[in-house]
Amino acid sequence: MSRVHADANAILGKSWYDYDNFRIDWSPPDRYEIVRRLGGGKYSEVFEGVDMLNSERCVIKVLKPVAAKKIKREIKVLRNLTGGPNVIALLDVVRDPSARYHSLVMEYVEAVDWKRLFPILTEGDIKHFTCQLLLALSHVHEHGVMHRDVKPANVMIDYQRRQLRLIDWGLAEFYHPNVDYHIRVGSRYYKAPELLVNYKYYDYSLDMWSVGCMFASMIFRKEHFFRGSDNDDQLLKIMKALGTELFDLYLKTYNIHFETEIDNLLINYPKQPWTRFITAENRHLASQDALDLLDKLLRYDHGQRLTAKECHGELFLTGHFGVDFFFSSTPIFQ
Ligand SMILES: Brc1nc2nc[nH]c2c(Br)c1Br
Repeated sequence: MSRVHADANAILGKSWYDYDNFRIDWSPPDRYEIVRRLGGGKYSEVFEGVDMLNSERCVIKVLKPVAAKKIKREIKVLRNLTGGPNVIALLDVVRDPSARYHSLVMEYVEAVDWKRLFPILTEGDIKHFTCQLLLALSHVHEHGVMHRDVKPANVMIDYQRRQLRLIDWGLAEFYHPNVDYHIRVGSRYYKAPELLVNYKYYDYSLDMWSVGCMFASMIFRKEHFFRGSDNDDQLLKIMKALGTELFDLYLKTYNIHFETEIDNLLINYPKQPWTRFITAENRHLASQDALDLLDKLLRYDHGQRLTAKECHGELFLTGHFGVDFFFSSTPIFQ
């Protein structure tokens, strides 16, 4: 059971988390015009659009029929969380007359591609944007929702405006104690150990592993910190860093039966000190404070990982902040 917010949905009530029984008032699509394609995935195509009523830019996420059964969940989560800090705002839900296509209209973000962003981030940037991501996740977790797909592609960063938005709530789910959840969620490089050993009773801390992977990527200047070629190799990459001893302890703590034919997963690996990943290129970013914080996120045992709130508190209060500390939207200065 989650160490925090285990009863969030019980307190917020059925009208908050019951996404099956709620009616959606679809708007007609005429108000919006598609400008260009931004991207796409298994479940949707994403476009930049314009709202012709106010000439504002927007993003139109057209859901593919295969995603039909989960539309209600994504809309319910977005409706509940819109307005939360650094959560992408849902502006409208539209359906064409034939009711063949359902689309979500969201606020537009002038996002910079992660591939170009992670090599230029300064220490101040890393603190600022990680704080913004943690503000989003502490709000979301407090309100009973796990994102379940935190990764750079779902964190829109407008570097000029120093704004961050957490997007793509298509895999998000409401957390209830002692419920077993699907383990085929998330994106490989950011999958937490509990998903890789088929432990289904996970919670909000799933997202905190992914935050750890992103934080490691930023401070060590490595696009994806654990880069496995498949789910088994993903676990192997993690074991080569965190060691086998703590992995075995993790399995025992939660009575997880993990069988594998992969010989490499049966070898004993020592835990590597985080200083092992420091290079001449990232030395100026991988401070001892940063390594200490990383060590509290990348834990096999999800119950031991910092919560978003705890992590934000530590990051906000550690050491000096870059110049932007005094001008950013940090709470004290809001
Ligand atoms: Br939502 C959303 N999804 C996107 N996919 C690619 N770029 C995107 C932006 Br910008 C937003 Br906002």
